[in-house]
Amino acid sequence: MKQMHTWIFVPGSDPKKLEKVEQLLSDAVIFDLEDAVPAQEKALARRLVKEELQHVPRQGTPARYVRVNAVDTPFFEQDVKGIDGVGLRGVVLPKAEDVQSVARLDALLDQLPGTENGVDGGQDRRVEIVPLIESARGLFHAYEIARASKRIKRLMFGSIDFALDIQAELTPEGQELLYARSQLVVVSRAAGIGAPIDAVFPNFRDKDGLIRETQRAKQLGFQGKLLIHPCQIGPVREVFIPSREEIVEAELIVASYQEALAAGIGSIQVRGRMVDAPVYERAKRVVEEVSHLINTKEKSDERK
Ligand SMILES: CC(C)(COP(=O)(O)OP(=O)(O)OC[C@H]1O[C@@H](n2cnc3c(N)ncnc32)[C@H](O)[C@@H]1OP(=O)(O)O)[C@@H](O)C(=O)NCCC(=O)NCCSC(=O)C[C@@](O)(CC(=O)O)C(=O)O
Ligand SMILES: [Mg+2]
Repeated sequence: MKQMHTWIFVPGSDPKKLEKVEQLLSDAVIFDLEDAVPAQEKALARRLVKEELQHVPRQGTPARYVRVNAVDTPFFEQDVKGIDGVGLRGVVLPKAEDVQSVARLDALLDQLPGTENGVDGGQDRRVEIVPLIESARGLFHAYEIARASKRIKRLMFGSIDFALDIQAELTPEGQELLYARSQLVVVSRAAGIGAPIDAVFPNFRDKDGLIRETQRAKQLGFQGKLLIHPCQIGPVREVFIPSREEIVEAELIVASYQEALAAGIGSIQVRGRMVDAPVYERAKRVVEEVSHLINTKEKSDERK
């Protein structure tokens, strides 16, 4: 499955920000109908977002997701019914706390006429559900949630609501969130879905802080990060894509280990470090990700 590193929220009621979506260099945009939109603007946001979803996005532009309001709000059902469109890749489900809320969304998506086989050319052409885990109850049920629908390919973490719910104090080091973050990574792997997407970093002018938090998320096993401002896309992408040194090292490990395997040897050393099956697997993933990035870039260049 393609790794998606950068996911930027765009408030659904803000035409000026919506206009910029085509130019954003993120892997995904999330049109927000939830917390970035006040109650009196919900209907406007629904209409503007629906317009955005009427066309399949051009190759090389971000995949389109919509964050609807939570299942227990008066907006939920109308939000979901209002977002049919061939440009829709997936729906972010906020305050996901149990299997039933996923089932309700799943059932509504089954009935959406415009999305039954549209879905912007993604590999699995079903509209994806991305549960946003942002409460103690959500974290407690995260494994069942992750397995609640075939539409689920990854989870997301909402740290601000989560901290509010567990009454934690958010700090730059983030130790108060370490358990939740690690739990989401483990649960995702146990459920057989992709790695999760880490929470937003609200202080968008603090580039160094963003990079530090992104590095920690990557080290824990996250595949990407939620963003709120375009200036966060570049630094987060840089952290997640393999560096030149990592690529060179990975290619060397893959080549050396394949040679060793052909000679019937299962454990070797490369530049003084042991390389065995899991080390080889990890290096292979780096090489695969790089070749995927090159292919995607070539395809999008061909279309220009
Ligand atoms: C913070 C600010 C108002 C600043 O805007 P400002 O316009 O003042 O900033 P400027 O620096 O002047 O922008 C320079 C130029 O970029 C344009 N521009 C800026 N942002 C853009 C953007 N996002 N998309 C496209 N374009 C953009 C702008 O239009 C301008 O264009 P131009 O004038 O032409 O130069 C803005 O970024 C913003 O609204 N962000 C998204 C907020 C949002 O969605 N929150 C909800 C998701 S979090 C949450 O819910 C918590 C959570 O739930 C999380 C979880 O769920 O995990 C939890 O619990 O933790
Ligand atoms: Mg939230």
